[in-house]
Amino acid sequence: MKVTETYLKGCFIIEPQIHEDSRGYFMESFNKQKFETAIGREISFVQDNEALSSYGVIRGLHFQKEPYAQAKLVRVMEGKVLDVAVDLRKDSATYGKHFSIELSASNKKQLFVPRGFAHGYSVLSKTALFFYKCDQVYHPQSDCGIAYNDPCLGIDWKIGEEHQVLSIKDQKQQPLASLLG
Ligand SMILES: Cc1cn([C@H]2C[C@H](O)[C@@H](COP(=O)(O)OP(=O)(O)O[C@H]3O[C@@H](C)C(=O)[C@@H](O)[C@H]3O)O2)c(=O)[nH]c1=O
Repeated sequence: MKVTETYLKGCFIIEPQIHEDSRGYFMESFNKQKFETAIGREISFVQDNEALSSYGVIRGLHFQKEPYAQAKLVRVMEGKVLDVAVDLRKDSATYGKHFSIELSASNKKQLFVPRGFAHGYSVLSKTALFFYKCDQVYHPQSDCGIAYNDPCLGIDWKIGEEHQVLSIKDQKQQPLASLLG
């Protein structure tokens, strides 16, 4: 397993070790002990989620408010997405900055998005099966978001406007500036 911290402190790229042989491959998709050693702290995931989406779907940007904030370990089991993490930690030097990375069934990369971040992804393949672990349960009353197309964030989702598909909720998310107001 190769673990690389992004320029957003606490946000890591994880590349599992793939064991290939004549049968196919094997990998540890999550190993608590190795993972905690790599990120330098303990983590307890309590919920797994799976979502299927078609090309052009943009989900996000989402987070849960305290005390239900969630860290997420995300990956793609079929297809390809552009995954995006936005730093919303008010005391962070990178507040409002984002990191994006292609995650796919073929590159098998994972992204660890810590608490204090908003998260989203766009689907770059015909369909994508997205899977993630969360260290806090879903709490709908704490569900919150920011607009995927807020010009202050400047995120290139790599999907032309005519192909973008969003939930009604995500079409109406607030801009980042409203969070501070
Ligand atoms: C997130 C979530 C949703 N739901 C329900 C609520 C709703 O009826 C339906 C779809 O919910 P949403 O539209 O919020 O699903 P979605 O847009 O896929 O939300 C997800 O987006 C990505 C980017 C994230 O980072 C996740 O944390 C989560 O917010 O599923 C649950 O029951 N449990 C959950 O954990």
